[in-house]
Amino acid sequence: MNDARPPRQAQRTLPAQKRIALIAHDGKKSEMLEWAERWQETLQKHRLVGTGTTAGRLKSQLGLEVEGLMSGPLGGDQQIGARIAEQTLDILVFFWDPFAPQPHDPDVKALLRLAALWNVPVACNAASADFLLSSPYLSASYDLSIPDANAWANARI
Ligand SMILES: O=C(CO)COP(=O)(O)O
Repeated sequence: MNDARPPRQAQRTLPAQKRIALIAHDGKKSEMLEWAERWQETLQKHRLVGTGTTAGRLKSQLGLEVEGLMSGPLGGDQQIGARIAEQTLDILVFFWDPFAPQPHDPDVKALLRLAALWNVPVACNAASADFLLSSPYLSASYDLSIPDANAWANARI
């Protein structure tokens, strides 16, 4: 079995104003809207991005400013994952549906893998999202460890 891991860790600092991704599967969209309405004042202080339909609902129903990417099944999860790998996303709030199989399940899995790999804070439901948004780290800069991408590449060249 190939158990290659990044040989070293590097540091990354999340800014005080966070870049937050908001995603919900169809069966969880109403839960996401209820949750976002409760946290609207807090969310407005940060930069929001979402997959197409989730972002559209948050904009039209709550008036939140959210950058809309592709809809999930059309590649939106992958776009969010790319931002994680490029270190331009700080928090992931993803209400994925534990009851409904998704046609783009490999994309969902890939996104969750990248979030775990890059040490990005993730909430998968309303309670965990409450804890994330009430954290003192939300509005302060925060240092975290990430894989050292240069050391990884150099060890393999
Ligand atoms: O499918 C999704 C995430 O996997 C969400 O996509 P939408 O926000 O476009 O519904």
